[in-house]
Amino acid sequence: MTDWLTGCPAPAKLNTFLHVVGRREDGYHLLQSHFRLIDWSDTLDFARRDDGLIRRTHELPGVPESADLTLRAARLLQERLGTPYGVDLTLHKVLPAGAGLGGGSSDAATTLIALNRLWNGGLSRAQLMELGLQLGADVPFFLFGEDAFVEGIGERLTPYPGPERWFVVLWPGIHVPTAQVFASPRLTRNTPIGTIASLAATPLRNDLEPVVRALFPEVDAALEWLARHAGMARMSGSGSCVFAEFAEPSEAERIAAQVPSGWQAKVARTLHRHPLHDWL
Ligand SMILES: C[C@](O)(CO)[C@H](O)COP(=O)(O)OP(=O)(O)OC[C@H]1O[C@@H](n2ccc(N)nc2=O)[C@H](O)[C@@H]1O
Ligand SMILES: Nc1ncnc2c1ncn2[C@@H]1O[C@H](COP(=O)(O)OP(=O)(O)OP(=O)(O)O)[C@@H](O)[C@H]1O
Repeated sequence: MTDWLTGCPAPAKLNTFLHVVGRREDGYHLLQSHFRLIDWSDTLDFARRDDGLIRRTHELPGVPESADLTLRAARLLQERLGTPYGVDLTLHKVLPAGAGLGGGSSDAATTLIALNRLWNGGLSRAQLMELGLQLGADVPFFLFGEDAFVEGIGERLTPYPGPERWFVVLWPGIHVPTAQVFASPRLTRNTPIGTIASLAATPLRNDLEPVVRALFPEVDAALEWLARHAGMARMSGSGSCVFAEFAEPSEAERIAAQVPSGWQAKVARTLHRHPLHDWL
């Protein structure tokens, strides 16, 4: 049994569309969405400890240890397994947080996958997905590990592979609090439920976009800039990142090179599978 794992990737996702189709009793919203994995990632290192302690060696601005999704994921798995092992973990943060890319959820998913291996946990993909849902609505998707049609609050997943694409992902430099967006009285929550086939024939839309545009002028400006230069633009998740989609990398690079200074642009490509897919 190996006692450390380094350079474990935690890739971001984009929502090519996102419909809000209802609300549960507990306030969580029912969604229909196409989630795609992209090759823009955080990375994590893990070193097993024999004394049961779970420690981080990184700092995350604004995120205390008690809220850090990597530590929360490690504690949850430790408890579930009843293992005597602990871990020193290090997150190399690259993805902007609160940006609709699911970075924190992906960090949590990678922690569960890596520690299940490092601690010889033996949990299946389905068991980890159930555990991951306790940490966040996006975590099960990253454990699923491939493009998916996502329903419920994020726990009902059907494989939905999309074509190879390149995206210009534009981060307007702000963090959007997901809960505030879902709590908005402006949010429409009654988009008709579709099937994969019917939705494939429907124009792509993110129902959270009008709410975020109204609350955050930076997101509105980024969408407007990208629509003008790329011919299309949509927001991912609850923002703040917006993106345009291309069939060719050269076109994406051309648009990314024109992005005004002050905004960060990244050209990212679709991933066929999560890089750690075969660890489960
Ligand atoms: C909108 C998406 O980004 C789409 O990918 C996700 O569904 C959000 O997932 P997430 O960031 O992992 O969200 P969580 O950490 O589980 O929830 C943050 C807050 O957003 C709201 N929330 C989230 C997901 C959802 N389906 N309905 C909600 O109403 C809840 O108020 C919740 O307290
Ligand atoms: N390891 C982590 N990385 C990033 N954020 C974390 C982490 N742990 C806790 N958080 C908290 O979670 C919040 C949401 O982070 P995350 O990057 O998942 O948001 P997001 O990209 O907007 O997700 P979504 O696509 O689900 O809306 C952050 O604002 C931060 O306070």
